[in-house]
Amino acid sequence: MTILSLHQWRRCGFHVTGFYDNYSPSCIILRTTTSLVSHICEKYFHMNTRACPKGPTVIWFRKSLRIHDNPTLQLATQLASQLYPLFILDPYYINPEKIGFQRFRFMLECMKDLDNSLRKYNSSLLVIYGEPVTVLENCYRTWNFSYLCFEKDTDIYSRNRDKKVLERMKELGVQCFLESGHTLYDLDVLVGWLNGKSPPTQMTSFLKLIEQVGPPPKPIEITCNIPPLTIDMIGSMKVSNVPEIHEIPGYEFIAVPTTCPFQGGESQALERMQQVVKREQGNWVVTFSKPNTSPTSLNPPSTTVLSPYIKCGALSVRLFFWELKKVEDCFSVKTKPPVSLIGQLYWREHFYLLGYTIPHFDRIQDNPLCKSIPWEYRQDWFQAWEEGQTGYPFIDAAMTQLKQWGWLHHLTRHVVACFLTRGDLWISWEKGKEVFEKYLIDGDWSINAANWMWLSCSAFFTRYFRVYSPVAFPKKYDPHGNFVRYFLPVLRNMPSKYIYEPWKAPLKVQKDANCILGKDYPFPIVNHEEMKKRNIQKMIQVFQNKSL
Ligand SMILES: Cc1cc2nc3c(=O)[nH]c(=O)nc-3n(C[C@H](O)[C@H](O)[C@H](O)COP(=O)(O)OP(=O)(O)OC[C@H]3O[C@@H](n4cnc5c(N)ncnc54)[C@H](O)[C@@H]3O)c2cc1C
Repeated sequence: MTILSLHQWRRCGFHVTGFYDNYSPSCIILRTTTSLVSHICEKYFHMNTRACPKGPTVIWFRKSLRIHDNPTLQLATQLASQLYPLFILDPYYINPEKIGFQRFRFMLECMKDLDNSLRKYNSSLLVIYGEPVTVLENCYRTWNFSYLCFEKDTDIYSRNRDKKVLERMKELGVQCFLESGHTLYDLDVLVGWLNGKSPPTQMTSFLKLIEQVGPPPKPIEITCNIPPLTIDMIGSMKVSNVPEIHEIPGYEFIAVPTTCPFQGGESQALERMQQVVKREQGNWVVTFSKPNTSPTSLNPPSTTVLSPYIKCGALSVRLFFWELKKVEDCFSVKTKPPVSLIGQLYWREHFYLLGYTIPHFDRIQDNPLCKSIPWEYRQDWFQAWEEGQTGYPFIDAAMTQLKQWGWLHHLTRHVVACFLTRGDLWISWEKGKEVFEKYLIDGDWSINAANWMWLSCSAFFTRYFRVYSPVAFPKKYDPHGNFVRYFLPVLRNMPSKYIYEPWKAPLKVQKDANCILGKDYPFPIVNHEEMKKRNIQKMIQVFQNKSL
């Protein structure tokens, strides 16, 4: 029999209401069902793993592309007589129209780094191309594995895929273990704490929830003892090493210059995190306030740029949280959530919880959180936005950065998202979300959808009269337009006075700058001031619940 402490029960998300003795709990009253208790006991404490004899085990890597603080890897090594580290290249994702070059490159770099780490244990990452259920069935036939371990996923596609995998594995008699390592908390634990209520939609209420739950679990300190992998073990299964991007069907001919300064991988992630926590002896962390960061700083960017690493799981979000906490504990004065760095991780957690609990979170239809706004669509405007050809230099430079780097500062994302939707073009946020999903190296299902809903005033944010100006806004941060000059070399010689409004430059100035409007750089596709006024009127009607 295992006796759980009060703290352990609470970490599981239970409301413990009656408790006689903290040290030897003789009676506890739980406001929940017995099936949930056994579910949590199995899933959270792996009580049944203790009774499991060791057996051949597959660890299916998807997001947590790391060795450190990896609960799934730890569990798999405990269960494994032989361990098969597997990555399945799912054709659903392998499509340059869906997942762009930079995003795929970054993920492959993370996989390569993981493979290098596994090789130190005489193991390696086995890569197989194919539909996951079929691949796992084929692996089962060859390897006859007893256990399959993977990390819980939250987006709709992955949850449906995993349901099918679990059903098939059950039929084959394979025991599956799902762990949580991609969010600060196990999202089922947070759901337990909601006690049947809807998740909070405001950050202040989310912070209250977190206060009740207590701090997230600490990172796992034990170093894993990963069993070796031999050629005999792989048998007749067709596996490959981590491929180069040009070896992937569909990506062979994409010639995108890799000017992105961010390289994927756990080693890079840990190094970057260390630079963050040590920056200015911790002062940078404790004075960090998101609204004060600059969207146009490039070298270095004014925020951490850890999002792509956290997204791929090359960096454990729990490790990052506790490293930040260590720094914060050394200072008496520090910024607080939601503007502090820990606050940023709470935004992420909040959006993950919403994505996990709100139906159809990534679309307008049947999404109870999302206002239905009658967006319109103009192919030529949408294309101009996506291709960085709107004639507004800040928008176009930002969209160029998106394609070349796969990363944008948060406020830059605000400006381009506002421009596409309620600010200027009145095009649905769903279209913009798809473009971000394709190009962002940190493209993350729930966070992306939530932020697009926010910026388009479809959820969370209602101050639709606050519209970003593509001219005045960047001027505040970067009066000489260095950001624009960097990403749009065609405007490199434009005088600062016209850098955000080149169409106002006299012809002589355009000639001197080697940039003729309408020839070398487009005229603006819309008049921002007019569109802003028109769209605010539309928004007033939407918010007054009138049809347009
Ligand atoms: C329209 C739009 C779409 C977005 N899409 C994504 C996306 O697909 N993936 C993504 O990770 N972020 C997304 N964001 C949120 C945010 O812009 C990025 O997380 C942030 O800019 C990443 O840079 P950083 O790592 O330097 O952030 P920092 O400011 O250093 O923050 C540290 C970490 O906190 C998290 N974080 C920060 N801001 C947010 C936020 N607003 N929401 C949720 N988590 C946050 C990230 O994991 C980030 O790495 C989007 C924002 C907007 C406006």
